[in-house]
Amino acid sequence: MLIIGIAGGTGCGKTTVVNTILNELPEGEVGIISQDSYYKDTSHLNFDERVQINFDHPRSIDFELLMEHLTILKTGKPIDQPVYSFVKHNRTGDTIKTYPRKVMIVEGILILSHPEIRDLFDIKIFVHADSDERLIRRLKRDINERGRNIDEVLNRYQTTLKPMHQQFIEPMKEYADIIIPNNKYNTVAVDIVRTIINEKL
Ligand SMILES: Nc1ncnc2c1ncn2[C@@H]1O[C@H](COP(=O)(O)OP(=O)(O)O)[C@@H](O)[C@H]1O
Ligand SMILES: Nc1ccn([C@@H]2O[C@H](COP(=O)(O)O)[C@@H](O)[C@H]2O)c(=O)n1
Repeated sequence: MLIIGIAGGTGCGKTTVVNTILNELPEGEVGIISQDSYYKDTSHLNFDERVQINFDHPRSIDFELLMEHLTILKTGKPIDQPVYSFVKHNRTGDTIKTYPRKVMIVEGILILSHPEIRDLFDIKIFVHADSDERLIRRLKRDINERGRNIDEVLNRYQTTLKPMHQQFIEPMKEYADIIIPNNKYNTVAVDIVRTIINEKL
């Protein structure tokens, strides 16, 4: 199994890059694990308490479960990937049966910040977009798709997202094998990654 880790700040285009890579590959050959599925279960908190969580700090992620799941997939067994709701700020209670594939892509803002998980990746990719570009994309996406308003997004950006990005995400570029510049759609880089994957299939 080839495991590819794709990191980068919020709005840099990780999900879009992954979907573009998958578009022209045979269906079912590549598996996806999203770090967002591994936000910790916060059922013990009420909604107002959940809103206060710093979702850009590594402690918000259940890395133990992610590590356990990746280890199980490497042994050839399926896992039950939790489903996360950005609207409820919590897991939904549902899971998606995720089967091991020849190539597994793990994507998320903080996946390169955890040394043991980082070591599991055969290829480490960092997607870069400038912070103003990422903020514009984040504003549009969170308002259109994640039920947020402009004040919420900007307040989270200033109080937690920006400092956490500088502390935990940007320094991870150092560990990347490939850095994809993604201020504009980067079809060349996506084609290169797809070629690497195709060789493995
Ligand atoms: N290269 C790009 N140029 C312009 N918009 C982009 C680009 N890549 C992604 N987007 C848009 O930005 C938003 C965030 O992209 P997404 O892939 O969800 O980022 P991430 O998964 O890194 O948070 C989406 O609305 C997406 O359509
Ligand atoms: N309940 C939550 C959980 C996370 N976030 C934000 O999501 C971002 C990570 O996801 P991307 O798809 O953008 O990589 C992260 O920056 C968190 O602030 C949230 O808004 N609500």
